[in-house]
Amino acid sequence: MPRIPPSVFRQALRTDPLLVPLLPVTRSLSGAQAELRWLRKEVPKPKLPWAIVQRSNYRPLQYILGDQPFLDLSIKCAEGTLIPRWETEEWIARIKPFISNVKIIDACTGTGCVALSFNGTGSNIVGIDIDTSCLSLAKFNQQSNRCDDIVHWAQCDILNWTDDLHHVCKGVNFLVSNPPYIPWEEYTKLDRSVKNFEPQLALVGDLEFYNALVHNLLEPNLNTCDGFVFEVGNVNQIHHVRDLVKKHGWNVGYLMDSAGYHRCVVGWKPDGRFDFKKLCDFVY
Ligand SMILES: C[S@@+](CC[C@H](N)C(=O)[O-])C[C@H]1O[C@@H](n2cnc3c(N)ncnc32)[C@H](O)[C@@H]1O
Repeated sequence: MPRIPPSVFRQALRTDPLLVPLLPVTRSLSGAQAELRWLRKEVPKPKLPWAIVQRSNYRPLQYILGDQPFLDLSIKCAEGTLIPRWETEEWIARIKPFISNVKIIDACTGTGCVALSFNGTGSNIVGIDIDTSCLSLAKFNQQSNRCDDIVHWAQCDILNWTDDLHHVCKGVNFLVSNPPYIPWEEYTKLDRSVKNFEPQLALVGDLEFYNALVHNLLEPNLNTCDGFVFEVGNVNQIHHVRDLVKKHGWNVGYLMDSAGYHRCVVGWKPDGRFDFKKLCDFVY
């Protein structure tokens, strides 16, 4: 990582001394100015020095401020649960207009941001996570955002097929998931603000999660499920899912994100209720 030139530190010091401890984290003066503005706006004045020390130790801003805007929701964030990302927000905004009055399963729900984004579609939504602290936060977010659609939460390990998982997913029409998808070798290279503060359980994973989504959630419900969208971290994960569902004759495509990365694998049943062809950036 290139060093920050001393002239930038001097400029920060002249502009506002509180920018200096933020510079090594944000790596640019404009980034430090933006973060200081947010901290001044959101953190009560007596707590500002504490907040700046926390941030200078690479604690993510969302854990300091306590929440993160996500579409029209305000999502409470707490350590132990992944902070919702703009990439996820982006694909949900694209997919939401296609969804109405269905049973949705959001596997690996975390803060509940994905599940709760489908509020207002008249759907019956179930968010699943292995971690009960995530489910408590998701329930809080449901109440604080006054989400009125039917939303339930269930603790299940999607990697293991159990009667509970079977019962929860029965009758699903649309399956969504942002599973842990960062392979271990890549995880070790992540920024320290992610690695030191966000839960490894939410981040590290690979093809085993896509196998579980297809074998444990989709395949037992092929008679009711008409579509899925799974967030991915690389094109290999897209190809893997494509190959798994090919034998069922499903259509498969993918979405890119606005930073130019492969972001979601999308599947839909021919003659089912969803036609995601128009949604996809590429269809196989
Ligand atoms: C990448 S985070 C996604 C959180 C949220 N959906 C979002 O988009 O911000 C993955 C989530 O999967 C959960 N998880 C990890 N292993 C799991 C498993 N075996 N079964 C169910 N959930 C799991 C983690 O607790 C974490 O909340």
